[in-house]
Amino acid sequence: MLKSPIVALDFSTQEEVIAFLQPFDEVLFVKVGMELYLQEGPSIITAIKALGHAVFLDLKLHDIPNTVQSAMRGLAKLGVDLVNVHAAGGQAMMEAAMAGLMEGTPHGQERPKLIAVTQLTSTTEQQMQQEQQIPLTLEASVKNYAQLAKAAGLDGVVCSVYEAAMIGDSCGEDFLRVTPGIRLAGGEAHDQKRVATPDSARKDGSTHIVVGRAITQATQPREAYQAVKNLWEGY
Ligand SMILES: O=C(O)c1cc(=O)[nH]c(=O)n1[C@@H]1O[C@H](COP(=O)(O)O)[C@@H](O)[C@H]1O
Repeated sequence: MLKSPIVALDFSTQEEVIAFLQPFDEVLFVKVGMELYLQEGPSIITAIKALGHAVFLDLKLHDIPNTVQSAMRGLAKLGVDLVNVHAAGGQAMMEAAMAGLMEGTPHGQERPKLIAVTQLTSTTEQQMQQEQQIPLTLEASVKNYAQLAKAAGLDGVVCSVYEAAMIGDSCGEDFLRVTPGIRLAGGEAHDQKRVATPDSARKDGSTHIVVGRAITQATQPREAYQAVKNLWEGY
């Protein structure tokens, strides 16, 4: 899977996406989330793939196993590189998601990688304990979800940079640690709580970073992308 920063295309129309991608002359790894997918539908994936970019379809599925399995069977046909579910759906749901992906992947094509969201990067330990009533440290909760995902046969998890190294130790170095909540030093955190810079992500165990507003809302998005990429790659 491409190692370059995953750019979150949090736009609502295909026109905005095409305008954003237009100045880039390299292959990108982009993320299509619920804002874009729920408004444009599967045709947005076809349009982005036609430009040659790799796609993470981030729909964070979380439902009963049968429903998630059927949904994944359909999504597997889109030819995306990476999809996700919420680990809070449980091990049986994650196993069903993987089964659906295997059933739906067309013969001769590679199965999309499947990862599970642990604790959202917009969540603090205090919120988790008080609102979700989970009587653990945030790190212990993330570790529990990561181990469930591993037991279910998934390829990795979404977590913050702060838990990435611990998950590498506990689930293996080849287990993906995809980390959003990435900001350039001094950048606005917005609604994110567990934020880190691209260079700390590289040093602290992330296998992939997800970057949205620090690039998409920059006055010069292509330059912002290059700055993130250089820090991530250690230049
Ligand atoms: O699954 C995700 O991609 C995700 C999980 C998570 O815990 N936190 C998180 O921010 N994300 C996504 O990553 C992106 C982060 O966007 P920015 O905060 O603008 O960089 C958004 O598209 C979120 O939907």
